[in-house]
Amino acid sequence: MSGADIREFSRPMTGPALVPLIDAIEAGEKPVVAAIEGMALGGGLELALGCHYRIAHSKAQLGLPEVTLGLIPAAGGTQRLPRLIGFPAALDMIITGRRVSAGDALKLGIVDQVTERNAGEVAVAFARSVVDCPLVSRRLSTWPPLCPADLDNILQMALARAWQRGRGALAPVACVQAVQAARLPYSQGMQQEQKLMSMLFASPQARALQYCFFSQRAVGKWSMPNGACWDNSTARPIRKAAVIGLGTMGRGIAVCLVLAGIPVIAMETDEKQLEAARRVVMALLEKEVQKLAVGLHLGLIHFTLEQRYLREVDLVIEAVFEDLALKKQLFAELSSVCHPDTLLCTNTSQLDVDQLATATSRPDLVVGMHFFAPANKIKLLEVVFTSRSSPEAVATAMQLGKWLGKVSVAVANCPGFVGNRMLRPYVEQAGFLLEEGATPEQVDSALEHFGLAMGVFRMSDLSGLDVGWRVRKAAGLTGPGVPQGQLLQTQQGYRYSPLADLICQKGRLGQKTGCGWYLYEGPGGHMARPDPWVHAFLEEYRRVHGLQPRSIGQQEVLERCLFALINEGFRVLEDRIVMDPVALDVIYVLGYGWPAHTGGPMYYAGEVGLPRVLGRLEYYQRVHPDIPHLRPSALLRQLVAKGSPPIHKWMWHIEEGSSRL
Ligand SMILES: CCCCCCCCCCCCC[C@H](O)CC(=O)SCCNC(=O)CCNC(=O)[C@H](O)C(C)(C)COP(=O)(O)OP(=O)(O)OC[C@H]1O[C@@H](n2cnc3c(N)ncnc32)[C@H](O)[C@@H]1OP(=O)(O)O
Repeated sequence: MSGADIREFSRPMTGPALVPLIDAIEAGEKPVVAAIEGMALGGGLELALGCHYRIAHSKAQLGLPEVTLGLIPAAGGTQRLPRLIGFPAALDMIITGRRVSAGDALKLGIVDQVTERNAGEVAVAFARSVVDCPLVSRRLSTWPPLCPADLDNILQMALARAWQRGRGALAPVACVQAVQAARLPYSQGMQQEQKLMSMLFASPQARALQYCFFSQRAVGKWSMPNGACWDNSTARPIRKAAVIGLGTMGRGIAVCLVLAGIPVIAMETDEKQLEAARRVVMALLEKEVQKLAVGLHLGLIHFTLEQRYLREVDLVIEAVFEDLALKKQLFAELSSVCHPDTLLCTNTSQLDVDQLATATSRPDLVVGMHFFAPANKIKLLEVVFTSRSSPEAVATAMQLGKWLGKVSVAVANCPGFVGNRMLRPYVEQAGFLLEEGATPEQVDSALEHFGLAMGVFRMSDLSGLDVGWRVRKAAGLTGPGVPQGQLLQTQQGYRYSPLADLICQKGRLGQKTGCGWYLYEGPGGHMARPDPWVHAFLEEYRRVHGLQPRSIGQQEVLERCLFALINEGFRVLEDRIVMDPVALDVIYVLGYGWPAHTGGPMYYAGEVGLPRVLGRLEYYQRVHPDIPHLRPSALLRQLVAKGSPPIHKWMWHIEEGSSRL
């Protein structure tokens, strides 16, 4: 039971109400034993908590994930669970929405028995054995709350955690408030649970989170402009894979594959690098084995310097240095080394996948598999198809992503694909805001207050400032021989801020060098502190360029950065890089820390109102005519002209033939 039917939340509910049903089961005189196989989630677990006993199959999973939908468990879950397992454990499960295994549920006291056999049969036998036992002590709602002496403190800490984790989300806080009410007699606690649920149920945040739930499933139903889609394309089995290049990304990808039970050839060209990678990968895997308490076959991974092992793999993921010539050479070599049917995938984050495909003997079997760092943690995978990728290759990469526990989004090849393409105007605006008078911490604080996991400058410091520097050099925007502009810098006819290049030239590459836009404890440090050097540097820069600093409010930071990103999202749609705006929202929520309770950038634009987004972009474009990314996209204009239709109708308004594919 995966709980209430989420689709029913946006239409009139039918059938018996769950709360009286569960109360009636619990109050009954006949013992009721819940047999749990597969999932008992949300209302499913709440129903089980209303039963007198619970037997779970060893592979079952239990949880109250309502918080991820912007809700609280509202069929007694917030009242029965703390009575059963105590406040701290119940708070943890309800605020995080995490699932627990049957084994952990037994340890926590949620279930009475775990079985390897058919849970239904075991439950029937169990019911027979308890048929004469009194039920009075089995009704959780009648149990007095297990209030430890330091309960106030526990609740306060949970509230603080809910605020911090939620980044503006209401549901985690409401979860704590509902659990807090379990101190009261059951009927009063239930009143509080219902009150909080009613408040959340109709909230925009719950709607946005439920949109995210369905979007993350909808992107699995991918399609390509040539008509190939999830429904008519068959994925190949991947019996063995190879990862080439064991830097940070390659190591993370290798860990993902092993955790999914896929044998891996992990290849490097340098002995020292290979040994360093072996140490890190094995340590990561051993940590996972301990955490998951599962038997993982660590022999699934074979580290090597020799290409001959690549003959036996079904798929290669290349994760070498971001250099087009190097990657092309590698792809040409792979064509002759690997079996002719082997899929060749690249983890490039911005190089042209079509160009890589032409370097091989099998362009139809080349796709991008763009993982996000840390690859073993971030749930997003961009699967990049070229004009020549076969449906089978796309289906295989999409299926592999799912097998690795990722949400895979199929996107067409274009510079930066989707995520990094939309990021560029966002980062660019942040740089202009510094020129105009803001500090990195002012910009970041506005963005983090909005709910982003990390502001733009903290994020850049984490990724390494040299990454973007290399891209800008390759694009001819900076570097030796590129003419420097005057006053405000201009490159290729448009406004260009060289601030990030200047910072890099000083050797400030972010966390890894101990300083970037912020100052850290030392190289590799994580604690960002505002840096007086950066402030002085910005002041001097403005002075030299004759820029009068002005005070920049939170609203301007958000509108300039977020609306520029959204505007590029509309251009991505116009170019039909993806089939649907939900793909952009999934990419941003899962890959870039965009707050899920706003639905994602495109959904958020709809909530703010497309006329407002358009109006503000027009305003900023008038003020900054030299910034093309502030020029509203044709699609945005068209949608507003058509009366701002809902997001699922946006694609209807794209003119045929606008695709660049
Ligand atoms: C103003 C008036 C106020 C009135 C107040 C109203 C009070 C109402 C009282 C209600 C009582 C509350 C009851 C309870 O507390 C609330 C809930 O239970 S909320 C639901 C909680 N459950 C979940 O969040 C589970 C969600 N599902 C999952 O996590 C996963 O789907 C899964 C179950 C782990 C399975 O995962 P997979 O095997 O990977 O499969 P998919 O995820 O791809 O799913 C397959 C398919 O099923 C659809 N689906 C799954 N769960 C639900 C669901 N709960 N409701 C609807 N649909 C569901 C999913 O979308 C997929 O569909 P497809 O994409 O294939 O069409």
